Amino acid sequence: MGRAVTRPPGHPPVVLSIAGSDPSGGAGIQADLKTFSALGGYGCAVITALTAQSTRGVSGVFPIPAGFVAEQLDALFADVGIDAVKVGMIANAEIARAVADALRRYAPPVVVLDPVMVATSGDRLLAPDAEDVMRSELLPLADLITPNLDEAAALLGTQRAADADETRAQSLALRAIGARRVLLKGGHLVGPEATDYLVDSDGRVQELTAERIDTANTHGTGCTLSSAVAVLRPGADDWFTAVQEAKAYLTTALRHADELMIGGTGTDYSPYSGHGPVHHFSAMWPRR
Ligand SMILES: Nc1ncnc2c1ncn2[C@@H]1O[C@H](COP(=O)(O)OP(=O)(O)OP(=O)(O)O)[C@@H](O)[C@H]1O
Ligand SMILES: Cc1ncc(CO)c(N)n1
Repeated sequence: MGRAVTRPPGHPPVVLSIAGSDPSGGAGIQADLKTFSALGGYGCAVITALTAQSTRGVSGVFPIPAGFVAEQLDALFADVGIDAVKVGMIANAEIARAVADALRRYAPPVVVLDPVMVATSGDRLLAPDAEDVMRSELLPLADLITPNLDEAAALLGTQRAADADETRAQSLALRAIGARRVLLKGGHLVGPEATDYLVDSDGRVQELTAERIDTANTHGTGCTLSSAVAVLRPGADDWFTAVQEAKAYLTTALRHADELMIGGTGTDYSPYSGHGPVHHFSAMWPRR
């Protein structure tokens, strides 16, 4: 897309998250900024929606008026040189159009689109009529899209892939509808490994496999992975290397997720009943 900003050697990449807020800190803008910091980036954030959510689920969504999302983007791009953008929850069609307009106008060098539709808890985060705008306007502007199995099926208007062969086929089908590169996440498939499929701009499919961590605390895995790719891509040789490193970071954060004990009401710690967050902690990186 656009041209990169020239900065002094070793300067942190400046990365923007355009996404929704998760007050529990596990997903959304909060997860994105933690990921940027843990991986050595400088994070900026344009908020598209507030959510009321916890580890148990989403109880409310309050979209920011699209004109004000545009105003945030204009203010930022007029002043700050952005090396990479990650787009997460965009809530509705008007916001999707405002984000697409800004990406066309400011043409940042790297755009990673996580086409967030439904939270881990099963709650909807995107108005159904916005799926069309996501497909027709945002998808072609992204250098990489990172759908999970349900989001891929929704974008393709088909059934969710049930096995590795179908997942691979759908990753290629997403390129056929206009995505430049695709990272189709197989996290919801069963098996001893968590395998994702990266389709590069030449149509080559590469598998990325990690040990499946036995934990219920998977809130924000998708946000973390897409943010990690965005912050790592400017300093990486190629997309595969950035995605591989991002997945290694996520797997480490998942491995340490059960150490976080954020549950509690009153004065007592209590385990959360929902899906807890993954553990971002820069000092543990690159500890495995
Ligand atoms: N238990 C696990 N162990 C290791 N890796 C996992 C596990 N669950 C998911 N992953 C990995 O996490 C990343 C996100 O995948 P997933 O399919 O969960 O995305 P998502 O549904 O978009 O996430 P979110 O829960 O944030 O909505 C992928 O790289 C996937 O392989
Ligand atoms: C704000 C927000 N964005 C994304 C997700 C997806 O996990 C979530 N739960 N909340």
